[in-house]
Amino acid sequence: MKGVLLVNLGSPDSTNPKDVKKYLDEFLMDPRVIDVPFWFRSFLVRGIILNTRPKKSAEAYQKIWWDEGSPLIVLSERLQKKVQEKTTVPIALAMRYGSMTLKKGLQELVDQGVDEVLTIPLYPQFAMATTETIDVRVEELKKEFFPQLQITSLPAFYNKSEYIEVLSKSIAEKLKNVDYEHLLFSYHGVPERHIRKSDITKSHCKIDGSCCITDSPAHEFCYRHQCLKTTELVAEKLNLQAGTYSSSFQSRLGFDPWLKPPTDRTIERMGLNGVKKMAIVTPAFVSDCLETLEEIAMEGEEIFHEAGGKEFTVIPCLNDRDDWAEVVTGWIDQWRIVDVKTAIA
Ligand SMILES: C=CC1=C(C)c2cc3[nH]c(cc4nc(cc5[nH]c(cc1n2)c(C)c5CCC(=O)O)C(CCC(=O)O)=C4C)c(C)c3C=C
Ligand SMILES: [Fe+2]
Ligand SMILES: [Fe+2]
Repeated sequence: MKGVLLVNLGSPDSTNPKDVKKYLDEFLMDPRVIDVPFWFRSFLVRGIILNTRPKKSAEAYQKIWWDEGSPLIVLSERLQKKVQEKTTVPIALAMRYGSMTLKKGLQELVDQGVDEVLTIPLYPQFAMATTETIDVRVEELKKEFFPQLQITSLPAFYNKSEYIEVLSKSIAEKLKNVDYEHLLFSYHGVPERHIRKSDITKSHCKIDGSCCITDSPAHEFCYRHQCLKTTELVAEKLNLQAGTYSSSFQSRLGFDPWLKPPTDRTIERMGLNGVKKMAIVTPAFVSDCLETLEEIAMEGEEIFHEAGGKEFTVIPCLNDRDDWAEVVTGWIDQWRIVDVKTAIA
């Protein structure tokens, strides 16, 4: 029997700094997130970052936490429920970090009699720190605990027309009655080094003005290309005029060069340059989370106002929108049917 595992990033168990520290330790000690040798990662994470960050992050989580729990988890659960209502295939949900482990998610499916799993990383664009770390961990778990399972992973869906359609619709709906001068597409940032590491050609990604718009097999795994392409496809769909939209990268951590331009500086520049009304969308996130609800909707708005801006409109993530749940169900059905056909043949 077939089953599906939806996978998102995860959150701490609570906003208590102790829980936040435990979660950040697991997250930041992942060699695909902070990709330096173990001794140096331990020194950076356990010797430096975890001394101060948990308190600061816990305060940020406190500002966005819901009665039901972490918005990212609650919204992912709502999506799971909606998709489950639309299909007979068992749908489980797991997180890459935290208590809702991938192992528990796979076990839940196995307990229902599943022997063929489709994992769906809830990230539109591929990144070493997101899709790849899920795929690698699932493979490790299969080897160790679930050798009988046949597992396939859904690739990044940034350029799938049905995804671009719902993302564009969600933007259009929010901006229907909103006057804005500039629409900023803010993606989670990654260190530039991650882009070079994922370059399968080993020579294409220069992270300059042209590599991401020059066709290359490297783009199958190039986060920067996939982000810029998402913006381009949405802009085409919504008929946005050049100069009225742009892309930026948020949430920088550490001192390495990260993808540019940074969202915070971009928002500030908009305000200083006289933009009074801006809108912002965060397509690297399928569910609203700390990075959208606090860093963008709270901090971003404050930066814009301080720089002279007036109206700051934040477009919600796809979350558990009905049309988004339909799209996910469609992908599950395609996977199910293709194999049914093979079985018949
Ligand atoms: C080196 C550090 C980090 C990389 C690389 C990174 C990539 C990355 N992250 C997301 C999605 C999310 N990140 C979230 C929180 C978060 N991210 C980092 C660091 C890196 N992320 C930290 C330290 C944190 C914790 C919060 C903080 O202290 O600032 C979240 C939100 C989780 C939540 O509970 O709401 C998401 C989602 C992507 C998509 C990505 C690469 C493309
Ligand atoms: Fe992150
Ligand atoms: Fe590129």
